[in-house]
Amino acid sequence: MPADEAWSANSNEALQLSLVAPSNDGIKTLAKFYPKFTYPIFGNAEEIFGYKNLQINLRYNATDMRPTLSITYSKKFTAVGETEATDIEGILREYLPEVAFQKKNDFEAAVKNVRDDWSPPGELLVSFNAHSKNTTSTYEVWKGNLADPAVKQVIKRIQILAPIYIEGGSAIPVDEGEDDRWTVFFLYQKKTSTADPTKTDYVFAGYSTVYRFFYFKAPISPPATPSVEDLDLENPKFDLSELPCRTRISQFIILPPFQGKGLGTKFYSLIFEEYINHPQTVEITVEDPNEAFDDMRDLADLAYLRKMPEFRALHLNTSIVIPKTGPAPNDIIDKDAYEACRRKAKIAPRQFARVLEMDLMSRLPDSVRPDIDAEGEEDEEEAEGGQAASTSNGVSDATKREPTPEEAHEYKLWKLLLKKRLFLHNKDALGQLEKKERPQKLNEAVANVEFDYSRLLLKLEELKKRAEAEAANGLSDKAKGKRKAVDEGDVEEMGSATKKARVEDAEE
Ligand SMILES: CC(=O)SCCNC(=O)CCNC(=O)[C@H](O)C(C)(C)COP(=O)(O)OP(=O)(O)OC[C@H]1O[C@@H](n2cnc3c(N)ncnc32)[C@H](O)[C@@H]1OP(=O)(O)O
Repeated sequence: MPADEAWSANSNEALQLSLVAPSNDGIKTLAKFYPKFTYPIFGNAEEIFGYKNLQINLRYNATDMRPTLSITYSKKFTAVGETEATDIEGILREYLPEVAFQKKNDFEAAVKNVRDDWSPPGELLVSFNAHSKNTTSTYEVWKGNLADPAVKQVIKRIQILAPIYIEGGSAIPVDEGEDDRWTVFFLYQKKTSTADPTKTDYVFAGYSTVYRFFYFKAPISPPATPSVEDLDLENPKFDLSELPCRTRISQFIILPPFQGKGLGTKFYSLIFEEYINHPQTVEITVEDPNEAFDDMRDLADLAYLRKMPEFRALHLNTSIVIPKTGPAPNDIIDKDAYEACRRKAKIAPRQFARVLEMDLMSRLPDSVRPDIDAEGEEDEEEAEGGQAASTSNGVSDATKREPTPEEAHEYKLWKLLLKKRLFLHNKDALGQLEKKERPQKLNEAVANVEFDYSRLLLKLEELKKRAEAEAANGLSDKAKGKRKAVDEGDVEEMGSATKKARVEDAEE
């Protein structure tokens, strides 16, 4: 082993996070977990030099997320010239608040002394039950504003979670004059205290930050020279938060011990619902969603939209004759009905188009509908160059019956709708290709999207079945009355998967 390797530790393994709570005999650990990546903190190699048996423990009080840092090792490298051990504490000071560096005893005293009536910051938005592995747990979503000192304190304590769990994630700006434009949602598990069964314990499970942009709509014909009155607010005490806005989900994290239980989906749906009911919000968008988030959101949005009669009424206009040459028709879907539904759903244009395409694809006749089997495998014969029915998309079943001309026409229309959007979305990239290469690239993109939609629709079916099985086992959600989508959504709420084919760039 090279000498410097013996002194190097993998920072993803050396840094351990945990949630702790008071117990009858001191402090107990509720859960331990590791970062997804640490390169934003310790550098691209994700290595820490200069220690043997290094352990960096970042313990959080599970209620108020007060952190404490402890760094232990059996040996530290003695500096030789400019080569010295990494200054771990110095590096982490950039990401953690001062309180994390206080003495262990102070932390433990603080954990034990949290008020009996402590509750998460902000106001309670909703409480719901979630089922996993035959157990039912209660969760609460709390909503607050970053300008509230209690909300701000928790945010400052957990800012390190963004760079270690979100690719390219960073802390949100705090105390920079914009605090009131940030809304924070906290997800907490609520359970009976083991130390004292008459009390309730809260355990932090995740959070999301949401930013409010002013929604600027250029006037149709602005005055050539604005008068002074045009520039003055009529009422200087006018509340800016009353202006129309675009609401953007910025950070969204479910802590690892709580992942894969459907909580992300539920939390997202609750936040979404909150802004559907927020009159000032014109559109709900997401900042740089990753693939896992995209999947979760696609399926949650689809479940939500399928409950809207206006969405269900949107359909392919099969009476259209597809021209042999020239641009694709503009009215494959009724444009006015489409836009009215999109605006009502407050979903950004590209996301709405994708979810609608997915739904329309699920409505195609069996003979032409692209699909994959439960293992996500494309048909073998097809993969080897065989032709299945008339779909030729790489995901269809070779055993499908021959489509009727009407069915083939419907599928062609659906593909045209998709192609048109992909063409506009990828116009610049396509423009850089030779003209003759463009149709092939576009067809490849269509096949990839078909595969992706098939995968998501299959996942939706699996989640429905799982929820139905749970309901049949008598574990259906009992948290009635708070929010319809949560109660009904158990059947339709769903989760994420690793994307196999993402052909389009993120737009938001
Ligand atoms: C805007 C942004 O911040 S983008 C960045 C998003 N955040 C991150 O990537 C941070 C790290 N990751 C996370 O925080 C989480 O993993 C998230 C937010 C991506 C997803 O949250 P989760 O709570 O794990 O989502 P959820 O449980 O709803 O779905 C995940 C999986 O659980 C499965 N699942 C869904 N419901 C249930 C259920 N009731 N029981 C068991 N499993 C379920 C889903 O099928 C999915 O499985 P898959 O991975 O095989 O597709």
